Amino acid sequence: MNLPVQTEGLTKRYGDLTAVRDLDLTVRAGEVYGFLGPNGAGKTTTLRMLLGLVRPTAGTVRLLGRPPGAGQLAQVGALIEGPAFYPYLSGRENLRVLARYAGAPAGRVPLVLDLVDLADRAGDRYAGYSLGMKQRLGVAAALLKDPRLLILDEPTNGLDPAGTADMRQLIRRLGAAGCTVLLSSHLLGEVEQVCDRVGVVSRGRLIAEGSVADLRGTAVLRVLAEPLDGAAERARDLLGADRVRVVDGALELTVEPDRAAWLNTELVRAGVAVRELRPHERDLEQVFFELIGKETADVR
Ligand SMILES: Nc1ncnc2c1ncn2[C@@H]1O[C@H](COP(=O)(O)OP(=O)(O)OP(=O)(O)O)[C@@H](O)[C@H]1O
Repeated sequence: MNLPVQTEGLTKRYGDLTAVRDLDLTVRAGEVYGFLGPNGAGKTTTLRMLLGLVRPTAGTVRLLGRPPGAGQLAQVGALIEGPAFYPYLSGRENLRVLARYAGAPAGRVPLVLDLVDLADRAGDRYAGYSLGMKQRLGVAAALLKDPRLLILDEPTNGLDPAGTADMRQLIRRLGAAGCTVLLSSHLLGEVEQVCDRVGVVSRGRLIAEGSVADLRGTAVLRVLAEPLDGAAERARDLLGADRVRVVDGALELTVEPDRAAWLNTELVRAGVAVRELRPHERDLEQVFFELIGKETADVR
């Protein structure tokens, strides 16, 4: 099977600065992949190399199984930096112009307008669109060629909360429809909510990769119970001492959440009153900070 994106040892140097270092990136068919990192981490440079807009200093790129030549790029839709549209043409007219340039059938225009939820406003001038609508029209333009891979560079950058929510919804819809999406972001919440897998990049290096759950690490169950000592003792018997911690008057148990019912029954059997038992997820933001180090404190 041809992977939509596969890079090996991808590197870009600008003089003394290494913007991207020895990057091995893999995006699988049908997934929404979040390329997450703070400002300046090398995300845009990487996406530009994928699209053949920047020449790598070293390493290789394969798009849909081949080096990024014209044939491959025809199957890739991209939104990198602000899209360029004619302000006095409507959204629909702009897309018609672009479809002609791209050799896409005019019949795609209403389809993509529908996909990005702009059908109602398609006749309005582009100049009057909100920033969120402009970004969604940019995604519509990237979808004109019915691409096998969609690359979006910080698609919610600068959007207000409503615009951000619309864009997230759109990306989720595209993912659910089986579109492969590679999305860069410096926002944890964004990748957490829309991505199947995440690659964390810091100072040009891929420092972690996996599902959001993988990155968070093992699940923890937080239990409020009385007496706490008795509960802790029974939990140690059941799970082993290294999986049981007492934190702020509660038990924190390193155990998969689907064993919660079993654990509850066992604690009650041992004469413990269980008041609350719920999964306690590690805060991804904390994980992210641990990964990238404190010096990149501009990440939110
Ligand atoms: N054409 C260039 N010439 C010199 N340095 C560059 C060039 N393009 C990018 N850089 C530098 O490479 C590093 C990575 O930049 P890049 O834009 O890829 O990061 P990013 O993760 O996309 O961040 P941002 O979200 O701020 O765009 C930065 O230090 C940037 O200043």
